[in-house]
Amino acid sequence: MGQVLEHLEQLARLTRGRDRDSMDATLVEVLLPLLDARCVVLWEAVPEDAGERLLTRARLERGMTVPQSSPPWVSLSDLPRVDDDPVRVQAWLARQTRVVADGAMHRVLVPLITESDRRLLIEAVLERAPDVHAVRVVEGVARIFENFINLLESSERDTLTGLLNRKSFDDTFYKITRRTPVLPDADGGQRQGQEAAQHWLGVVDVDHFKSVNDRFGHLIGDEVLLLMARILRSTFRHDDRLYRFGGEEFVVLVRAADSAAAAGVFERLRRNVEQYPFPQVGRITVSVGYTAVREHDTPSDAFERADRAVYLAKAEGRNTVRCYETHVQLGEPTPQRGSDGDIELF
Ligand SMILES: Nc1nc2c(ncn2[C@@H]2O[C@H](COP(=O)(O)OP(=O)(O)OP(=O)(O)O)[C@@H](O)[C@H]2O)c(=O)[nH]1
Repeated sequence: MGQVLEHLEQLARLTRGRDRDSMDATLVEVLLPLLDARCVVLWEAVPEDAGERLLTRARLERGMTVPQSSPPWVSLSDLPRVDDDPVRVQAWLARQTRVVADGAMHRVLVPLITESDRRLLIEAVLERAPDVHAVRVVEGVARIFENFINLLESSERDTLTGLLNRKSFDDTFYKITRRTPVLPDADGGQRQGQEAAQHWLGVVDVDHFKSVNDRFGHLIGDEVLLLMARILRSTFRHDDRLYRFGGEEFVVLVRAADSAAAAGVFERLRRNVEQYPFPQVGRITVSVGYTAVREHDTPSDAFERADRAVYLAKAEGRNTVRCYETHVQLGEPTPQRGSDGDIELF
């Protein structure tokens, strides 16, 4: 009975989290003592040009006080390859728990695949072979964790495109622009996460989208939005954040070294959209405005600056990319929306 109560208490802890990071951290905190494990890691497989890499979402070793995770802007080439460990690959492929002896250690691997197709893996390293009961406990905890992650993801995603929704923008903006997590280095010390380069916020607005709906109907309009989301995903990196703010307006939060690099990234998006053959509709273009995220910036201030740059791009004839800071440096007139929604320059 005492053990059941303890398990219930741990499960209550697991479901208390309101964001993914705290749920990830609680998962490994719950599993480490439950299994009397030496180490528990929650991995996520992230795609890279040549295969997949393993991102550490949470890792806790016996003796550590708080779980660690990969820095949010970690370079993929610094992460271990998924293929380097066939046991992990097999666990994912078979979608089944694997228990393997590894020298003097034993590993328990439980694969999870979320509704948004994220591939996660819980890996526990134990000094003794786990009994059947222990393995079932990990699997049970894993299923509850998976259900809650799915719930959380569905609340933060746009239902049409699967991109992040507006509601999750504020949270992720602060998390990404302010957080600098630490990972233990090889000799047990801690190194600062990779220094975050400059962040840029871009607003991407489809040109003349109303006429797409008017000419082809809303179903085709929705198809265009879905394809736009696909182009965004393939243009930006795995750790850039992509949102649909509703309608035909998308927002992207990216990291780039400087203004020229940011310009290059947004220009690539503009070109990729322009060159994409949208079925039935043909050519679609976007107007893009972007701004540098400042120290102590708020999500709404950054958004407003990028949005003003979009007005400029629209006023200049659309299918173009404008930077808010460049516009201010040049002392150009400030764009504002007129009462009829059209753009006016003051
Ligand atoms: N199909 C579809 N249309 C949508 C959705 N949300 C908003 N819209 C439509 O998007 C259109 C946006 O039109 P406007 O804001 O006038 O802008 P626009 O025609 O793109 O013109 P510019 O932005 O000035 O180039 C409206 O017709 C909305 O009805 C959606 O989820 N699906």
